[in-house]
Amino acid sequence: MSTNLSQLGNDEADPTARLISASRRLMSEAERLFPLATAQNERTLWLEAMIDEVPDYLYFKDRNSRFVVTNRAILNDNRREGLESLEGLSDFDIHPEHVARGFFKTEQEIMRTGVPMLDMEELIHDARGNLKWMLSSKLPVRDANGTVIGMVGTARDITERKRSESLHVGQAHLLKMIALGAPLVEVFSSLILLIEAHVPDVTGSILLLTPDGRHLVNGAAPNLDPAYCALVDGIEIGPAAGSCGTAIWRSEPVIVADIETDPLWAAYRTLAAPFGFRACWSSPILSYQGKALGTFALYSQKPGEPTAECLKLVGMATHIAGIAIERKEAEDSIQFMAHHDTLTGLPNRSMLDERVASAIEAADDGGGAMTLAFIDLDNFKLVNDSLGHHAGDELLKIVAARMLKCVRPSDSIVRLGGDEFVVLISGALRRGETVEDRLNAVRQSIAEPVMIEGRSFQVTASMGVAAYPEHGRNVTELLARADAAMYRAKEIGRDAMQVFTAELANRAHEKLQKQEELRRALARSELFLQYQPQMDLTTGRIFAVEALIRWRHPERGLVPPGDFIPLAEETGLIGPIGDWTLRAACRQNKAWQVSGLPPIVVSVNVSARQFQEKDWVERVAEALEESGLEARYLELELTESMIMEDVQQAVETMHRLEQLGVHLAIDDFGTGYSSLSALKRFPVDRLKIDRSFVKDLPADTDDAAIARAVISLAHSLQLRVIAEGVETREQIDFLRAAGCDEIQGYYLSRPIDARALQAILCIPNL
Ligand SMILES: Nc1nc2c(ncn2[C@@H]2O[C@@H]3COP(=O)(O)O[C@H]4[C@@H](O)[C@H](n5cnc6c(=O)[nH]c(N)nc65)O[C@@H]4COP(=O)(O)O[C@H]3[C@H]2O)c(=O)[nH]1
Repeated sequence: MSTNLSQLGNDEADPTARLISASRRLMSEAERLFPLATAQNERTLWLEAMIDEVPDYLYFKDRNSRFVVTNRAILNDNRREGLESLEGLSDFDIHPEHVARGFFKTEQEIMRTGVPMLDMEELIHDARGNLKWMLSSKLPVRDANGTVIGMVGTARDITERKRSESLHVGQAHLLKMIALGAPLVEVFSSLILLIEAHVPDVTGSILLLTPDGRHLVNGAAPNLDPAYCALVDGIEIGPAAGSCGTAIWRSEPVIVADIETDPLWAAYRTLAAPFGFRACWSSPILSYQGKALGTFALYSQKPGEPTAECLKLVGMATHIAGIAIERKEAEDSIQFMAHHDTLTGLPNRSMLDERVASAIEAADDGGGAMTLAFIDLDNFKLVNDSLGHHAGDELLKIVAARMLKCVRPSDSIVRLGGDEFVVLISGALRRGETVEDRLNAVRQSIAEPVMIEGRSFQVTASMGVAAYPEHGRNVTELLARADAAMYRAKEIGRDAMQVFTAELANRAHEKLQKQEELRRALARSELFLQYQPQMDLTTGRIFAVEALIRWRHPERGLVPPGDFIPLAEETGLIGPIGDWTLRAACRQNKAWQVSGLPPIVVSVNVSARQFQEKDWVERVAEALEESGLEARYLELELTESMIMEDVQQAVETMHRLEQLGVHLAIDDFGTGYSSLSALKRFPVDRLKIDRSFVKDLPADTDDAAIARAVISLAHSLQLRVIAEGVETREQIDFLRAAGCDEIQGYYLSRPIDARALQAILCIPNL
């Protein structure tokens, strides 16, 4: 056709009119070119032209599945050399036999049954040997009588779509593997196989950067020769270290099109040559934050560069590999954190069970023994309180590192929490060495002076030891016994090692029994309060009483608080017991007031554990409200040591109690280590001079000096002072002369029941 279509209808403005006019002219041109064509011929010609332009396969086959008519698309893809047409041929002439047989069977079935086959996905090899996915439809064709005379078929090449689908499925599968925590090597291998399936003639490899950031080690390479993998394993990265070593060094892809000539491969050429590699395209695998993690490389036996499509796939592969590595690293660090103490890096309690179990197994197998030592640092609190938590943490880290140096790899040091550690000694001992030697070495290493913030400290350790199998058969038993022995070491003066003994076992048993009895004592109302009066030395008036708890034990008789309060504190029973005491004391004081006695203050002892409980202030408020006692008639006795455990927290609690309106006193003053500056911050009303300083007054000059100092200190801070344990007239005279405000002691009265006290309160002045 020589007519220039663009010139047609230039003079007509309307595009539709232009189009119609152009079509007419085209038709007349066609008529001019094919003057002899009949209407039917024209139709055939146009139809042929049309089906040849369709990119899909279109064909008609006869009843024997032989091609009768085919379009250009199918002919082009299946034409063998010298073949001009497919007419008369069957699939057996153009496809491998098994494929052709499959087609034949299906087509014969369609023509036999008359049921069409629509949108079937078929995998074929075209004449050039390319694998293709086709979306195929085959329909029976009938003659005028309705007899099936053949079939028409269409097939569309969906290879690209299938490829991207399989890539998506592959990616989803990989992400699932990563999410489910599949081993890295499995994820990497699947990733490489996926890429290899989409990029012809390449072999993939993943190398990982070592923690020192200087070497690459094998990650996975399912189709690479293991001998080659062994050669590259551990190669040093650098500015000219092959494709991978350079890619990670530069943190950017390195495309080496020809290994034989590229200078980056100068040192490695001979390494790759025996395996026939000519090209290697490597990309760094980076973390989300851009940290280098490893490399993804494709090797080819032919020199050349990757296609854009291939580079896209490599980009996807490095991304997925990065996710997999990061996820694994995160999982590893979670695992580590779950089983290790973050401060010292030592295994934690959850690892102890595991380690003890395997040590027991080893001991059983080898007929050996295993020893577990429980360690508690003696004066850790002092460092923590005086220098702060940061110094305390530093100390724990130093101590942990020192302990580690004293033990062998077969032993373990575990941090249970706070300043508590466990040493597990297992495995054979050196000739002449005993377990005791090794444990003593651990204790000595702890006791070495420690320098923190320019100051030198010394911490000692109390150690309790239990051995397998003599003292326990599992971790719970061994730990409980080592703990009991450690308590004994503390009792006998700290800085000591105590091995578990039968006597300790009895003690532990007794303790357990006592604990159970105490639990029941509260429920069975075996606890009661006695009250000891306190007198104002100036007026001689009984202005307050101290409530003191007693236990009327059904067999043991009257048990003093010193015999059960420490146990209650240790076991947590002090919570309910303390609550009971507080409520009973408030109720009793209110009852005295209601009975018409002059109002007095009731003083209640508070234990450290109670004081540290979060809702303690609320519980005090509840006790007051429940009893109807005004807050100013309640005093709480705190000890110096409980305040000093966490001064800031204590001061806060004290202020909240002060706001309630209750009075606060410091009990046993002088026995603790309150600093004067700290004391100034406490919102307390009075100090109680400890009984131990009063006992030998006035004869003991030291005690006399201490008593005078406490009185004068209290007064200078505008606090009142009470002396407890006053038994003699001489003591009273001394205290009065020294300016002491108040006294409490046997001289005045022993602790007595509420009823007996009522009688004393009735006496106007003593
Ligand atoms: N030698 C001598 N002793 C005297 C004299 N006057 C009083 N005492 C005794 O000294 C102790 C004073 O109580 P504390 O220092 O608060 O010391 C108390 C207190 O720390 C604790 N405690 C007593 N009751 C309770 C309570 O309800 N809760 C708590 N948490 N601790 C309590 O038990 C400790 C001992 O209490 P108790 O055995 O009742 O001993 C009482 C009392 O009987 C005296 O002139 N000479």
